[in-house]
Amino acid sequence: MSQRRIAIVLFNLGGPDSPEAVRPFLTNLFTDPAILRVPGFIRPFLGRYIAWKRTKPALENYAILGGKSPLLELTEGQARALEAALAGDPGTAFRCFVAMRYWHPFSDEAAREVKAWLPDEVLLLPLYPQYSTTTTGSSVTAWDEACRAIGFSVPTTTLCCWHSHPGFAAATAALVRRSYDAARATLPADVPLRILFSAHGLPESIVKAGDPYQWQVERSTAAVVEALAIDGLDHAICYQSRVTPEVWIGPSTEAEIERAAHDKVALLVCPIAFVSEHSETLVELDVEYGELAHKLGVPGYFRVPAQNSDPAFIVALADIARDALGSGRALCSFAGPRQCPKQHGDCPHGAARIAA
Ligand SMILES: C=CC1=C(C)c2cc3[nH]c(cc4nc(cc5[nH]c(cc1n2)c(C)c5CCC(=O)O)C(CCC(=O)O)=C4C)c(C)c3C=C
Ligand SMILES: [Fe+2]
Ligand SMILES: [Fe+2]
Repeated sequence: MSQRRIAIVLFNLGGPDSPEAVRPFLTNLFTDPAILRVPGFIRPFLGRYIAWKRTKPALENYAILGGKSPLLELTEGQARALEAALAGDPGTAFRCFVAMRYWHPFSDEAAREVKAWLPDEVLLLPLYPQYSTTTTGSSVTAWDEACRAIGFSVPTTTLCCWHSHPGFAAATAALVRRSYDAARATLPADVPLRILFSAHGLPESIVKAGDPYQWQVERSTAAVVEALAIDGLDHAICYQSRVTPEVWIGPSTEAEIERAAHDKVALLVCPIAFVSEHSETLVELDVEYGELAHKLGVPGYFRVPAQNSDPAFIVALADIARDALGSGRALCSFAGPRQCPKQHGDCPHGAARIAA
């Protein structure tokens, strides 16, 4: 019996693999029209200028990590673990590929590899639980262009988001629970503990233009809090990593750290929009915000690790992949025009899952 060959393409942002790569990586990021929303003729100049300005602080951050981002290695680990979780179906052969948006392997490299594997079908699976035009939307555009350039076309399902998937919520809640219990065990009984769900921020103008990301971050948090089932849990959502001078969505993670100092509560920070460790968890959350919390006298500062290849998370990702493939294109996956139905305002995937 011949097997159906399904290629799963994991999208992530990518990160520099050496200090020399930092500036071109940042240039790729800031000249992306999904990120820098200015008229086309200004973008190459302004994007290069912002990348140049950002290079020094970014180099300092990556120096703490040995001069490079760990994101590719961790994403490759997730790809291999997901393949193992999906193996064993006699009728289907799955193979996972990685396509990064701003550094190698780019979509065109991944598309060539996928084409050479001769799949019958492709599933585009973003490693972003929440949809944003700046992340998943941009990756889908780059993938489409790469496939067009090499004349590659097979039936493709594009999953837009899985912000409230019960497996994702349960796996994340289990990680939170472990860190929560460990933090509680080291804190004096009279020191309260608050969980901060910290997500990457976005310029407010992008959300006002209809990006569903903030709404989906709120849904993810609600799903994890529900799965945690801790009575009277003190928690808040906040946004980190602001890198441009415009107004970004808030409250910022820094503002929440100041509030915790004022309220004399310890903090457990849980990344809610990243499923891998990288500079924004290992440097920004652990080092920069850890130092801020210490300086302001927050009585305890702890962090939930990102999912990486956590077994329960990989099982959830395998379920998400099967659900998306099994539903044709009905489950919050794109059909035809590369846009989630209803502008994600009430994304059917998250809504159906929450109601279930
Ligand atoms: C306007 C700028 C940016 C927007 C909007 C943005 C959205 C966004 N990004 C992620 C996830 C990641 N971002 C990462 C790095 C990174 N992001 C920006 C800027 C914007 N991101 C910059 C300048 C950088 C480089 C690092 C730095 O200079 O501080 C990464 C990877 C980092 C690594 O270490 O590999 C991820 C992952 C999300 C989820 C998101 C919006 C929803
Ligand atoms: Fe980012
Ligand atoms: Fe959606």
